[in-house]
Amino acid sequence: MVEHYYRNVHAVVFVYDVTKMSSFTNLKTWIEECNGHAVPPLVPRVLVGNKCDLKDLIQVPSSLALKFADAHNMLLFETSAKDPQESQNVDAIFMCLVCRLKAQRSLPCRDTEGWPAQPQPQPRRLDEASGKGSCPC
Ligand SMILES: Nc1nc2c(ncn2[C@@H]2O[C@H](COP(=O)(O)OP(=O)(O)OP(=O)(O)O)[C@@H](O)[C@H]2O)c(=O)[nH]1
Repeated sequence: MVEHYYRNVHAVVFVYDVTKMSSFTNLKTWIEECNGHAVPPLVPRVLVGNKCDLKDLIQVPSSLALKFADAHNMLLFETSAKDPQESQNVDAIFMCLVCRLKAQRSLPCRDTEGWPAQPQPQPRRLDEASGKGSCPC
C-alpha cells in the first residue's frame, strides 16, 4: 500500500506543524522513509511549516527549520492554511515545484512578470530574514 505513494513520484512536500515540535522531529523519520523507497535525488523536495498564524503557540523557530532545510537541501516555506495573509505561500510551494520540474525538462518557466521566464537561477531563498521560502523562478 505505502509503495503506491512512492511509485513515479514527481515531488515531495514534507509538512510539519510549527506549533508541534514532535511533528518537526518526526521529519527525520519521514525523510528516511522517503530515501528508503529510493526516491531519486532529482525529485524536488520542499519543507513546509504550517499553522504559522498561531504566533503565540510556535514551538519550532524559523531558524531551526531553516537549518534543517539547508541540511537537507530543501527550500522552507512557512504557511497558514487559515490566515489569508500567509496563504500566498501555499501557492508559492506549488509554483516552486512546478518551476523546478519544468526546469528539469528544459522547458520555459513562467515568472511573475510574464512568459517566457529569464534563465533559471539556482534555488535560493529570497526572504532569509523571515525564514519564509519564495520561489526563485
Ligand atoms: N490555525 C490554523 N489551524 C489549522 C491550519 N491548518 C490546519 N488547521 C487546523 O488544524 C486541524 C487539523 O487539520 P487537518 O487538516 O485535519 O490536519 P491533520 O494533519 O490531519 O491534523 P493535525 O495533526 O491535528 O494538524 C483542523 O482543525 C484545521 O482547521 C493552519 O494553518 N492554521
